[in-house]
Amino acid sequence: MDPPVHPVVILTLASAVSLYFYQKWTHQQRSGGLPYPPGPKPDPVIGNLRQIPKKKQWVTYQQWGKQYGEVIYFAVGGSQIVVLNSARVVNDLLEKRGAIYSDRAQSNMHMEIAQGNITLFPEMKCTEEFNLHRKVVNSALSATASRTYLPCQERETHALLGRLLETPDSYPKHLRRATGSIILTVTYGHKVMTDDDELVKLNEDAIAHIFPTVDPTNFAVNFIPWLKYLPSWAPGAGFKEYARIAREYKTKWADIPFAEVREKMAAGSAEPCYVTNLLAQNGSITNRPDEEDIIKVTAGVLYAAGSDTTVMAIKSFLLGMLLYPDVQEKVHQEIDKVVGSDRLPTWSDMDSLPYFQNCILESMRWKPNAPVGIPHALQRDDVYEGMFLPKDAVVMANVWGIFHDEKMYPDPSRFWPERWDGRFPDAISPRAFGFGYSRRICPGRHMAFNSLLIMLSNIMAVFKIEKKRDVDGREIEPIYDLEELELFMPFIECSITPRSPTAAALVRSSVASSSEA
Ligand code: HEM
Repeated sequence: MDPPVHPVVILTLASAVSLYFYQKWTHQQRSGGLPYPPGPKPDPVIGNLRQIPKKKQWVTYQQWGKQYGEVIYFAVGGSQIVVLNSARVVNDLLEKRGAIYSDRAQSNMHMEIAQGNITLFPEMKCTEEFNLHRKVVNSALSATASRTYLPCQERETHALLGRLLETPDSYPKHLRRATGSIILTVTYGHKVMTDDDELVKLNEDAIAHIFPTVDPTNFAVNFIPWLKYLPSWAPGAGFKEYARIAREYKTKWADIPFAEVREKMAAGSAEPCYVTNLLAQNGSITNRPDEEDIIKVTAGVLYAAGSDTTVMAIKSFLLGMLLYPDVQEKVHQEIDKVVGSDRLPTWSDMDSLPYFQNCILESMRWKPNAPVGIPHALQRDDVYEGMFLPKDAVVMANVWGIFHDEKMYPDPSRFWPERWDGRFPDAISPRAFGFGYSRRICPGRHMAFNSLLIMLSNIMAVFKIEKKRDVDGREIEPIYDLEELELFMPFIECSITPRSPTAAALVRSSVASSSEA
């Protein structure tokens, strides 16, 4: 005789079936009969869980876009997800209706990480508190304020050139040190003096750990909410330990560098920076008793957000140069014509380097470092072109998919800077599109773009980027994946060598003068 079915099994099945019909009923009730946007057919109870790939989701979303349309909808567990697959709908919703499309989703994983912890403004909903933190940060990162950081960006770039000359194979480490030093100097007056600077290392580890939590389709607890009630030792509760480590990193981001500035201020040795400038205003920026805490956590946000993003963008550009030597040759020729060979490029040269600037735009399009941006959330129910979009839905712009849409960007996989010379006037520029939207637009975009201009023009002025060769002199094909997140790509082998003995001498003399500054 078959063993009797245990009552718990019957109850679990019954509640799953009731939940399914309840969700289906509320789903229809809420939309008032309007259709939700089209999307892949969900399974009962688990929704579209099975269809969401573990990796490179943006590529699947692009395929779904071709199948279902510019706005697609799917649901996983309690999360309703809307993906926008064209520049037109991103502009209509995330920009023009930014007043209601600028929240951040609070996934179960975020709630787990948030427990008893500070909240950084990129993860806040659009509250008064968020507005205040953004206001403080925006004042330090406006286009005008960002130009005051140019001397620091130039100095760090000269030091970077010296390191690339000495140990070119360690280029990722050198890039992280240079961008880390820029943001740490601007924010905390902390100059990075060694390769194993603790603050640079801390940020690198923290980003690698926290970045995956941004995507709402990662972590089972986002789809199966009851997992959060499991004790941390239980099988399936590994996300709790992950969240605990993320909590620690967030606290360290805010506390450790801030304590260092406070110590230096007490000793009279602090350099002028974001933190000292704001502290000097004695609570008059926000008129709140906790202004110091706001300065501390917003500084932590800059430190967290301002370095690796720029490194990823630089690496995309260098990969373009490596794979397209004809493009690189044109960049070299343009810099030689404008700058000559007896000095390095400076800020005042930038407007005279249109081809080089188009290469930066092209690298941001070709290999964007935030393929689905940072997901937004919808603050109230909305209707768009006859489709119902529910409050609290996570709304993602498929930046990668849009930048690889052959209708707007013919031959999208090709690194082709000429596409920005005016021949495709309707092509949306990554400068306008790759930094996010409306109230959430990246506050560091001016500073980031300035870093790209200064660092890359200097690198290109003195170095050539080529494929490595094996012992028999044959070129070694680099291993890369244009669709993969830069963060998860393997090290790209390449040879970075001075373009001439004069270029090497120029680097040495600029390093000497930058270390005296
Ligand atoms: C090339 C480099 C960079 C790229 C491509 C980039 C891109 C982005 C994107 C796509 C977003 C999401 C915007 C949205 O949700 O709509 C963002 C947000 C943000 N970025 Fe950047 N970023 C870069 C560099 C920087 C730098 C240098 C800083 C700081 C100095 C910075 C600070 C931030 C902050 C604080 C946010 C969160 C904004 C919010 O939630 O309100 N970023 N960035």
